[in-house]
Amino acid sequence: MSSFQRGGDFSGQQQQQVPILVLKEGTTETKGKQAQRNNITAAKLIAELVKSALGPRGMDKMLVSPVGDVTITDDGATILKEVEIEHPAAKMMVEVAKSVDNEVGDGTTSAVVLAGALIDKAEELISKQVHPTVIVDGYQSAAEKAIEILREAAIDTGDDPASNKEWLYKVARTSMLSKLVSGESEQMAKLAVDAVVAAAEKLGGQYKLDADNIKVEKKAGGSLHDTRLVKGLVLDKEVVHGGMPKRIENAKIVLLNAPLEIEKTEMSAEIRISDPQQMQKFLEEEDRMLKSMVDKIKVAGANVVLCQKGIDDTAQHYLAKEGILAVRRVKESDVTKLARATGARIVTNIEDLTSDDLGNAELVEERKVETDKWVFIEGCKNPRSVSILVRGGSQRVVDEAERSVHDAIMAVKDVIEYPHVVAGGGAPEAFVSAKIRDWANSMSGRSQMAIQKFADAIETIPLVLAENAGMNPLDTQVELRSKISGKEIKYGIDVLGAKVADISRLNIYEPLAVKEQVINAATEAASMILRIDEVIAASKPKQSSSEPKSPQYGGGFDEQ
Ligand SMILES: Nc1ncnc2c1ncn2[C@@H]1O[C@H](COP(=O)(O)OP(=O)(O)O)[C@@H](O)[C@H]1O
Ligand SMILES: [Mg+2]
Repeated sequence: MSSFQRGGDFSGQQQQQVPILVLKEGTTETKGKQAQRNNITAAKLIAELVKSALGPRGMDKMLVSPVGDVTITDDGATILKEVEIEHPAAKMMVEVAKSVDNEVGDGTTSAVVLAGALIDKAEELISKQVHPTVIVDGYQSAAEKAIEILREAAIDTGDDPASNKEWLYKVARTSMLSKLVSGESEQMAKLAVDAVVAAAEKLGGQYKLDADNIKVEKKAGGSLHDTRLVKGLVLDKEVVHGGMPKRIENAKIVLLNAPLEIEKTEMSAEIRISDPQQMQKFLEEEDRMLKSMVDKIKVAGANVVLCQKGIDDTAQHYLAKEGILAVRRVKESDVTKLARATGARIVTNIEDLTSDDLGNAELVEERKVETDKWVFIEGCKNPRSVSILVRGGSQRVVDEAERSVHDAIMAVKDVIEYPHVVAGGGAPEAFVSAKIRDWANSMSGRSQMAIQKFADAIETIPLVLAENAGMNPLDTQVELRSKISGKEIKYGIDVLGAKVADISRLNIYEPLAVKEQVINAATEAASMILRIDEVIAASKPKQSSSEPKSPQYGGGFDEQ
């Protein structure tokens, strides 16, 4: 590393040897081979970190946050989200996981492992003096070819996968098999499919799922078997007043984004009351105002109030007297979902409330969930709003179950939106690897070398799956290569049986969308990292005791 100071030799105006300071003092730069080596090492380390978590026999990681919270997971995105990463190239690997997670929701570990393998293979070429640009070009065209090969070999699940849930179910189950909840994967997969089919919308012959239509709530206690699909929404809040009804059929719902309270003035005002009558009057006035608010609600014809803000005790009393069920401090995100689900308009000024603003649901009911009481809103006007209430023995189990439900929902969404699937277990990667190797043989020159390396890199996926299943990677590679032929994706790793097998017979299927995204994201990240030949790092701001540490040096994901 050297300080970025250069002599003024590029301009005639600089006659003396006065050094020009281009970058701020303290800036460091790393160039050429050194920069490349650092980046490659960092990226490979990240891939190494998540590698052992790939597949149903992947090991879990126990992550401990600075305040001592423990997360146990084998989800690549979650692992990378929890660990703090400093190195810029390593952060780019984290970005891969993030982008795959956002786009298709599954395949995050695979993407990081593939990116790491691509970089690892590129290193071999770089040491043979192949220029990174040549490698990047080779990788890019190999990735395109890989996707073409996959599209040709993928299974078309038909235009209306929702009417034949079999494929969706297989895909959901596969995505869950690799998580803690694998024992309950049958039941959980069915739930995920039912949720997506209920929530998806068919627009112009094309299914679309707005994932916001599915709310996943979790509560520790009971067992995973108690996990339920609710056709509606669940609020983890109780009915605000003991005297209110706990069950309302044919609900007319007000969604209120204003307090049912007398608002305190901004300035501190003082009222001097000299005689008790005045005091009485003052209280009566407050009472009258609250009553008129409740009257407004009554007149509009509502029997349920879901309020984002607080509800004053007196208002609660009047609401109870009118037989209205009310919940206070409902989360903003829930209010938005409720508006969509029930068709209610969010009211910000109670004076404006009319019957047109009300939403509808067949049933609003408070139910006991373990020691809590939650409010269920079912049979909503918009039947596409559904919730999955995840239960499980402990907080850690429900946390991991929630993540796998999320993955399964996303996998099913991928298939209904892009109705193609491929067998799993590394079979598609092994197939692509073989086909690309053949294709490379028809070429010449240096790009051929890069394309061959791509074929080697993508073969890492089945080999890592095999390794995690306790199989010998070398023997597996030989056996796998000998079995691949024909036009169909078949042979891969039967991870649970720890052998090479025809995966299509095991009903392990994955969305083609995930495989495409994994290849694209990994190739992109590897290319980006390989193209870098200079790292210029600004000096970190000096830390004085009054200045908090800049958050940009923390982990890669959005901090929550
Ligand atoms: N029962 C199984 N047998 C073989 N491979 C499986 C099985 N279940 C999942 N897989 C494979 O495991 C890989 C996904 O592992 P996973 O840990 O979920 O990582 P990712 O984050 O990439 O989705 C895929 O290649 C998938 O085909
Ligand atoms: Mg997965």
